[in-house]
Amino acid sequence: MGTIDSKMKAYFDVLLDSVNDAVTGVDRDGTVLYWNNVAERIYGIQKDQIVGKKIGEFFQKGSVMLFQVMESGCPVHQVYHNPRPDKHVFINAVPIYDKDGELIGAIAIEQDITHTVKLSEELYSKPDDRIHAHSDYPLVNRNSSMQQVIQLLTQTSEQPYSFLLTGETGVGKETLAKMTHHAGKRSGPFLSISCDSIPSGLLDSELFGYDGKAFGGNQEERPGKFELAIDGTLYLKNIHVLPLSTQSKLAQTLSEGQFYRIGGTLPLPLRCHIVASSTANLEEMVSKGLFLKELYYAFHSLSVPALRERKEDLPELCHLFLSESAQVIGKSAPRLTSEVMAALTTYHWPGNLPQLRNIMEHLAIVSNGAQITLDTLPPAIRLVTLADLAEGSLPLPTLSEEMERSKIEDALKRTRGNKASAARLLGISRGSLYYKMKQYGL
Ligand SMILES: Nc1ncnc2c1ncn2[C@@H]1O[C@H](COP(=O)(O)OP(=O)(O)OP(=O)(O)O)[C@@H](O)[C@H]1O
Repeated sequence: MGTIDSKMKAYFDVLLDSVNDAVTGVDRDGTVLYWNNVAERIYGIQKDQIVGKKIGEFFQKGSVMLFQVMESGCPVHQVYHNPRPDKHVFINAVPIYDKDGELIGAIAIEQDITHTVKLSEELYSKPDDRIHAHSDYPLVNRNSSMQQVIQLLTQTSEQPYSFLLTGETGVGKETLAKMTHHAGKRSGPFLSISCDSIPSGLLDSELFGYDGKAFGGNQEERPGKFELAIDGTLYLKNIHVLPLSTQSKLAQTLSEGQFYRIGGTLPLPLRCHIVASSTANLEEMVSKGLFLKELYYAFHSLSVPALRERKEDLPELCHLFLSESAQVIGKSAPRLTSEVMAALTTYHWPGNLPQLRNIMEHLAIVSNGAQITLDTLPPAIRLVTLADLAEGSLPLPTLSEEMERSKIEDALKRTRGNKASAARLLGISRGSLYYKMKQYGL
């Protein structure tokens, strides 16, 4: 048994020191059992200084989430804490019970977001002019994957390569296409066509043009987008919705460098740069026969990361969008507090950059001071701080989730949605209420 324990401990120690988050484990008296190397780095306390000692000797009891979860018996998720003036973390903490249901301790996992919050603060003292490098297209690019995409597109911008930019909606695919057009110093126009906004029956003539003579000479001839974008760039948005027959014509155009108007017999040279985009998983569509592999492989594919995968870009994007919005309404841009920046960092941004722009616009409009504080944020983005949780007890630990949810719904109904009154009615802090509402999707 002893050997198994020591083997398990060896595995466990390696695991703890391999993760990117700080991990702290205590027994029910608050004696530190685990303290990994990220925790050493965040708090500047070595393992051999703290393991075996009471955690209260190093931190004030109120600021230790582990005590709070042991007292309430409730786990907490993504609670913001500012343990030192220069440290910003998100904490997940869970109480631990033995097989008989006895509380034996708790574990906390802390994600350090100091870097992102500091970046935002630095931008107030020394504004970053790198984002203006592409003049007309201010491109924030602190994230290394984003930098690689931009570098490749810029380096090849004068070459006739066709690119396919994939990524969620609103990650900046069209902006990158415009940046490439601009960097390539093309003399023709940048034309954009949304493949999903044109009826499929009209797509071919829209793209390839129409040769009226071929139909008895009664119809007008009409150039398509390939001709109209001559010496410029044609951006094909959402290419995955093209019918297979159009995909086949497009694949042929790209491989042969020439195309025919619909009904035409004269080959016309392809004289525009093609950048396509897609929000779909094209490899999967190819494997299901829904997208032609000839077309897929005719492009150089680049994946543009979602905003949640490039949090380093957030502070600059917030500053950019906030100052643009403030300028439009003739205000000076308000400052984001560290807590607000932390909240924006932990949010998952399903709508990517347009959603961020929208929220910055909202903040610019509603702010009536020099600072944006947590309560100005839309509820879905707001965070719960450790101080909020300390203020009131955690909500009703003995209730089941359904009962808790319905009690909260009831309180909100009775107070007509007034959260401060609902929190008072439930006997919990406003922060705890927001936290629970978010948890239950209320
Ligand atoms: N790197 C960036 N820096 C600053 N602003 C950006 C950046 N990338 C995109 N934007 C802005 O974000 C918004 C969305 O960008 P864009 O339209 O290029 O996304 P998209 O991926 O093409 O969206 P969709 O898939 O819906 O077509 C635009 O307002 C654009 O100006």
